[in-house]
Amino acid sequence: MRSGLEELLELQGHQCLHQETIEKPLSEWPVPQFIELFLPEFPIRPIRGQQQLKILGLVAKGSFGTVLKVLDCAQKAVFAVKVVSKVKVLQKDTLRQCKEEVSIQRQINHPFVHSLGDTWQGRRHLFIMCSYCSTDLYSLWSAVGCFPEASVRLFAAELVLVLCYLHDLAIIHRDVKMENILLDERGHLKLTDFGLSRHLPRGARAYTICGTLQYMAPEVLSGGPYNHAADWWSLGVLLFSLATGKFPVAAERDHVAMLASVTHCDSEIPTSLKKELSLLLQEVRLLCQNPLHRLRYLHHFQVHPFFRGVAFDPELLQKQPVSFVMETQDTQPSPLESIAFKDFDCDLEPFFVHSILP
Ligand SMILES: Nc1ncnc2c1ncn2[C@@H]1O[C@H](COP(=O)(O)OP(=O)(O)OP(=O)(O)O)[C@@H](O)[C@H]1O
Repeated sequence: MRSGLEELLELQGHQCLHQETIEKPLSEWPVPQFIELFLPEFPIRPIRGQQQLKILGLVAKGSFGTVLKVLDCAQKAVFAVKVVSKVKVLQKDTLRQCKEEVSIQRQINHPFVHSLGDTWQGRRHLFIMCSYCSTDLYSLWSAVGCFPEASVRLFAAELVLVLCYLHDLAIIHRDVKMENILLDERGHLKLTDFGLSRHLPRGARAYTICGTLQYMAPEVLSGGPYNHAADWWSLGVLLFSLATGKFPVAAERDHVAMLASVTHCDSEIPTSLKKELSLLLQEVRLLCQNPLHRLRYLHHFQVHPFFRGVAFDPELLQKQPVSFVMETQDTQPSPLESIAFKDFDCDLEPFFVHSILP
């Protein structure tokens, strides 16, 4: 019997953009392997349903796929759609991870987590659609450098709530970083990209070396065992960078070199930082080599001097203005000409040679 990957490669080779192929219904019986493999997380959808989407531009190319800004003509609303090649998923052996990403995101409902809208599959691609956010924390940080302390505090409190929520659901994120934190129209954060997340019950351990080098905890870099405390290290790196304008440890070429740097280099906290914030970051708090000594429960943060006066309540936090974020937000619709989709499942590369959105 042919594998789903063989079926897909054949489809790619012979039937590229033939109209006939595109219009053939996907719901034929028996369902081909290259479709069945991705069910039920990625249901099949009539082509007509996809035609109401128009591409407004390319947002980013990540390691797993291409993120597009699209206009849903029926809803008259703008969304982001992540388009992932099925061949790449099977070649990289990430099918389980890909399905887990969707099932985890479906389980989550939190004001500071980017919620999943719709998912579906075409013959060659998987599609993950969600609301569009015009900026992310990394772009903002690159533009402004250090953040004001009040903003670091607010973002920290929002992220503490998100991580406690995820860990209570036995989910470890494993890729907390600025690029994966989108900002909504009012400047509050939305954690996204659950591509490396997994269910990890309390007390269980993980061993896979994954994440983004500069944010990876020493126990992750060394191949485990590690647990949810690894996410708190990543938060420490993120807050350090927001507050000081630089990473605590410079990036290295691979995880072995990164581990050596993280273990031997004491990241100096600039004296310009207020004492309470230094206390939160330094050795015995978030950026602490021993995961057992890291802050990791909500009550640890509630009583920490840096958070004095902060209500750890999503609704109250959302009411706080984040004016400096608002000033940099792109509120205007993209001036790029939209590209109407005859078929959303085609090869997207040629459309986007020069069109990454600013
Ligand atoms: N809903 C959205 N609105 C706007 N931008 C988004 C949205 N979702 C993702 N992006 C942008 O696209 C980038 C890549 O998305 P995502 O992280 O989901 O893909 P990935 O392939 O897993 O990427 P990576 O390899 O960087 O982890 C994000 O860093 C973010 O800048």
